[in-house]
Amino acid sequence: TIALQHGAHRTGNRTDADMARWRSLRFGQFIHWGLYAIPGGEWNGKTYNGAAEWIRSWKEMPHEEYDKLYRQFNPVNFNPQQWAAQAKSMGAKYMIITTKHHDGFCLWPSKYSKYTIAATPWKKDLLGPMIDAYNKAGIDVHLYFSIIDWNHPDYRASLKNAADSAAGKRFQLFVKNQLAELLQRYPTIKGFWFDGTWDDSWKNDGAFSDELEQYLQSLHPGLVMGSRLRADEKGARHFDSNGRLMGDYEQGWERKLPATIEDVHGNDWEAVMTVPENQWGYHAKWTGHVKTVNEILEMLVKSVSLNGNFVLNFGPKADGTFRTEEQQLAAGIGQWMKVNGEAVYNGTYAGFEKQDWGYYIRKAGTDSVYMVVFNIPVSGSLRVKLPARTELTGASMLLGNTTLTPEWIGRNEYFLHLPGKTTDSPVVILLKTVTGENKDKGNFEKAK
Ligand SMILES: COc1ccc([C@@H]2N[C@@H](C)[C@@H](O)[C@H]2O)cc1
Repeated sequence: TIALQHGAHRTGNRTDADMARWRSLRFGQFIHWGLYAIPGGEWNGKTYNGAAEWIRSWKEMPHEEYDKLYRQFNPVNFNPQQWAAQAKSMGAKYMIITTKHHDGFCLWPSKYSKYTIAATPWKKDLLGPMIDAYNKAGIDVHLYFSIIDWNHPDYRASLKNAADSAAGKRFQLFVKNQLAELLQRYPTIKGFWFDGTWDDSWKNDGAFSDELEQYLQSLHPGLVMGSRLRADEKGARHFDSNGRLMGDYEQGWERKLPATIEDVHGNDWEAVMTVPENQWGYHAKWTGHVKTVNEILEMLVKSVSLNGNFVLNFGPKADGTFRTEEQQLAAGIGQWMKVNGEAVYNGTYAGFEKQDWGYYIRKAGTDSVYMVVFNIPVSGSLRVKLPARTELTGASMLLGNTTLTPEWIGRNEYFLHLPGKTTDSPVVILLKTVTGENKDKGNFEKAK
């Protein structure tokens, strides 16, 4: 291994209570909200085909035009209690809010910048009421913070000369001050979700990112921060130059999921997902495929079955309301979570051989293993293959609490026969298992 000062400082996952809490929540809501919601992906009658929150970088959007948008930001229909109620009914247990995206506009009245909500017709802090409402609804809040800041005069993508280095130093102090300010103003937040850390100016100063992470932990012990913040002193990101994960969880799963348990290398991880192919901020015209409730549920369940968290993104409109598609998704997901959420919360990798019908999820530290079925075979029979010395002692469908009598078909294999083959939402079965001596036959009738 390479001697590193600013690589990973821990091998293996964090085992403290704050991290265990983050791990138990499993399902989060991302919210991208800011000035980009005003144009909503359109300008001068033209449609921007990129991600709406990147419209300032579009050649058809003059920077000075974008930078004046704050003068009209006035979310008169913003109702944080309603936002929190929607997230609660969807079954989200934590929420990540963009405090400042790449454009540099701050949703809170930062004393370190003029480019904040205080300069808008709305004037008032948006983050405080939001955090309070979500916390009151029993939902943890994490703060998204972009290091890249297109508005700040001292931001440099790379440092080419002494003047750049001086600006870079001023900018690093600005970042440190804003993050300390956020922790001081919002002490109940549980973590930071950093973004915009790919430029050389950041990548080439691993020491600063390491010291910053430690500084934030000292201000707020237990803070949860993903792998996207840090670079090591050789510019390696997410994984240091010895291949060890930096930060508290792998934060690279953006609009994609791991395929197998091997892909996560035993690390805590989180996936963040858009409803359309690639829109985080509000875009008036969604094009291409818009994900359905069942698609989102499968991504959530697959993530949990592979020991990860899943975060679904919402992009509120400039007036503070949510578009119909997002409202309907939240309701549909919540309907399923109300009955089946016990299979998601505190869910972990079960250690069973993956089957085609769907995913296994083990309730953390127990012998309770859930089967979440997305693909009912034409036979209507679900194959269950248990690890050695594990026996099946019971099975029941959550819906209607219907008991299933496993048919033993071989050493440690069973079939569960579903009462019917049609369903319009995932079927959840709770397995009771015991791990001990593996008898050469199951407790249930032998194969005919
Ligand atoms: C260079 O490619 C990207 C893609 C997405 C992002 C941002 N990360 C997501 C979580 C959104 O905030 C998106 O704007 C930044 C750079």
